[in-house]
Amino acid sequence: MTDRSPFEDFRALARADRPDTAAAVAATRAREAQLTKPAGSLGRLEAISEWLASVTGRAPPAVDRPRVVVFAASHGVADRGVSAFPSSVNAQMLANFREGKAAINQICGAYGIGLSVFDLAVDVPTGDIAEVDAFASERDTAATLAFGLEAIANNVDLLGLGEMGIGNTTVAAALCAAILGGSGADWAGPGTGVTGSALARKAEVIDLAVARVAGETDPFILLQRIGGREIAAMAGAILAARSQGVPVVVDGYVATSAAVVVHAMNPAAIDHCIFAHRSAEPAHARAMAALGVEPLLDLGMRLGEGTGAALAMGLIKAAAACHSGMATFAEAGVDGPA
Ligand SMILES: Cc1cc2ncn([C@H]3O[C@H](COP(=O)(O)O)[C@@H](O)[C@H]3O)c2cc1C
Ligand SMILES: O=C(O)c1cccnc1
Repeated sequence: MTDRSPFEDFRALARADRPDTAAAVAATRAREAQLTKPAGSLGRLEAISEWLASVTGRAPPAVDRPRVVVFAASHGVADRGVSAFPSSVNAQMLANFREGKAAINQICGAYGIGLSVFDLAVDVPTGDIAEVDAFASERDTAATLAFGLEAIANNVDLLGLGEMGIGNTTVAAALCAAILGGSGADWAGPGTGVTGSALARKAEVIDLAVARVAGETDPFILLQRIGGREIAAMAGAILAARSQGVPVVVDGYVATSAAVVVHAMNPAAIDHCIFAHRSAEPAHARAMAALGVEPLLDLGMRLGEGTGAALAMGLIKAAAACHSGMATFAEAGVDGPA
């Protein structure tokens, strides 16, 4: 037996080069220039088409099987009053998702996007990160990363990542602070509606968690010690999607914290991700600035569940439809620029 780390496979995924898709990108760019519209007039939609081609290697790009995956988990730290809601909401929201009655069900329904919801043992909270490690071992953490690989089953060709987990804006903040620097106050926000002295306490709880891991720089160890199951699963999904050429749409602050973990392994390992929206959770903008990414939408949303991702996926579907469905000037007999 060797003492090979259970994280090794995930480290290898994060380090691997993506296939060369330059030909698909060039073909997309050439086609875009011939479509019946003034050059550049579809703005960022044109960049989205090119991004799809660069991730999938397909030209013209198509979005036929988009899916939002929601990972649900419970957090020991939620018992510290860091959320406006109790952890019992997690199992209750799982039932609500199953009944098709949550916000994410409606948005996916409106846009024809598939939805999978995974219960990552919501009855068993992870350790309270202010005091103990979230996961008992590297092996447990790796198992949850591996569970995230399931997200790209069903031949998904556009993957939206969402989550449900009372207390998880605290966990996301702890990961951002430990990896990107700054204090609990820099990364704490209202989440479900925490304000005033409760928000100050939330910042202190984040500081306690970060102090416990002072000096630790390995992103996967940080995930084990101050992370959570839904964030680990989203990190695993990001890595799996990259290795299979599946474009990923990252939702809000909590989903972005999973991207922060992967980015810390290798900045290029999130080059297949697009950021759906700027969440109203204040630190989300800070996290995206650190990643050097610009979100597609800014609708003042702060729900999670993949709702921002689903909205952006509607837009991405439309971008691909324009690119592949529009006639060229020659096909339509439309005069080009004078
Ligand atoms: C009914 C309800 C539905 C939700 N759907 C997503 N969240 C969001 O709120 C939680 C994070 O905020 P905090 O860290 O303040 O607990 C996560 O479950 C997130 O997905 C919800 C929260 C509630 C209460
Ligand atoms: O942006 C998010 O991911 C978010 C914000 C508030 C509550 N839950 C999630």
